[in-house]
Amino acid sequence: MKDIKIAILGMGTVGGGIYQLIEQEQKNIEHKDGIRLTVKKTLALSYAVDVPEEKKAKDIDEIVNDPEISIVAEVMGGQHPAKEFILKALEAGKTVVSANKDMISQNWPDLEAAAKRSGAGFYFEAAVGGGIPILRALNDSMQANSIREVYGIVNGTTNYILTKMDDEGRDFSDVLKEAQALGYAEANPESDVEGYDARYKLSILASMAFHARVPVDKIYCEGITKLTKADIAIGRELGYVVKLLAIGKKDADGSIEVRVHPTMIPKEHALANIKGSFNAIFIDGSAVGEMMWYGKGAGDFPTASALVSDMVYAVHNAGHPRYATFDNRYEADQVKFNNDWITEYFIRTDVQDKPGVLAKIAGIFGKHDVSIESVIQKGAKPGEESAPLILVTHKAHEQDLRDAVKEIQELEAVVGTVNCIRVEK
Ligand SMILES: NC(=O)C1=CN([C@@H]2O[C@H](COP(=O)(O)OP(=O)(O)OC[C@H]3O[C@@H](n4cnc5c(N)ncnc54)[C@H](OP(=O)(O)O)[C@@H]3O)[C@@H](O)[C@H]2O)C=CC1
Ligand SMILES: N[C@@H](CC=O)C(=O)O
Repeated sequence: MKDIKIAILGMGTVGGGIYQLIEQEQKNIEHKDGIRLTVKKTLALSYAVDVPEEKKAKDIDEIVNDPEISIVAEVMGGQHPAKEFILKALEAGKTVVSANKDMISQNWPDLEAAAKRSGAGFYFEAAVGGGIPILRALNDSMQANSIREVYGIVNGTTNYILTKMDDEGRDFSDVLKEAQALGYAEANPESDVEGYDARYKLSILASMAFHARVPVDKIYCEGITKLTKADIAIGRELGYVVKLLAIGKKDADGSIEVRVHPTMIPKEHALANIKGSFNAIFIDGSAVGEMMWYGKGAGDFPTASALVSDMVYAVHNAGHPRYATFDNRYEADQVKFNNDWITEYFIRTDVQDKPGVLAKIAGIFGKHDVSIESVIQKGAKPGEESAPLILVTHKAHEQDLRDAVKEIQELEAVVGTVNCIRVEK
């Protein structure tokens, strides 16, 4: 039996989950893996679960200087002091497991280098897709594939909100509060609803999938805060469901396309039926074809499941796998990014209900090479001068669409904001 002492930094939703899960599964892990995991120390500002006083460390040094502790789980979140604490632990030769996609996506090369120097392990399965073992699948099971696409729903909070808005017609802010109470949301939920959390995750996922560093700031990012119940309802009428998707593609010329935005997908699409806090990720590999990974993307036990699994994996793999992604040849400045992707678009705005308006709008789209597939124009309600106009385009270039929308927005006859949702089939 290997006796492994661990420390947990941060004892909120996920830290509390790890603590309880280890208690609950300890005997099982001993039996299956021959490993006894024991939480020796915790470090936190506040505690979501009861922890005996002797297990509460006074500072990070008490943990990194304890020779008995060989694994440190960082689940505090945020950049600082999480980064410094992880570096200290790695430099002291302790394996680190973390769920902190925000910090990892922006400091990965430094952390990886520190782990390499000391020979410690650095694992972060929980940082993408919560309990779904997606990073392990990419690294350990798809070596024989060139990955062409990786895309899906990677944020549980926004998927929970969109599901409730769609199925129950509920308001955004009510459902967000519920997602916070359920422990799905980030400490600052702006990260969820503005798409930043999905962007951090896509940075990690796409870097691994395409063997190239995909920095966070290369990823186009749009959250769900501008979506209205009307967009969702009209989408439904047209046969679409709205999801916040993270999309990474490697184009034939080797350039990488990475984006996070609300997306309309046909209601028959497998991702359309992913509900609540569940995540689902498609990977398209050259040999295996398309695979979908589905499971709980947020919450205490699902996330703790990935972190505890990383601990067990680290103990079984003392050599610790290293990622080649950050060799010089894979630096960001050598990677070509494609910012002019091609999709279809759903466009909704309010326009003055008078002759010639639609022709003018169609003319602008035509000028920018955006052709229109269908139009729904509803007449103005009695007493109102404007009416909703909904358009769906054929496939168009992103830059052309943006130029057209900018010009349309300036028309006097357009009285509402021109809302634009990308459509993927
Ligand atoms: N919740 C989820 O479903 C998932 C979360 N994650 C990631 O896991 C991490 C933790 O998330 P979660 O548990 O939800 O967050 P919580 O806010 O619930 O917990 C964070 C904990 O860390 C403590 N903490 C913060 N700063 C410090 C510090 N300087 N020193 C000591 N303790 C500190 C907090 O104390 P206090 O509350 O007093 O500030 C709190 O106990 C984040 O990186 C998150 O992105 C990843 C996947 C899923
Ligand atoms: N806030 C995140 C938590 C897991 O990563 C989410 O909602 O997905």
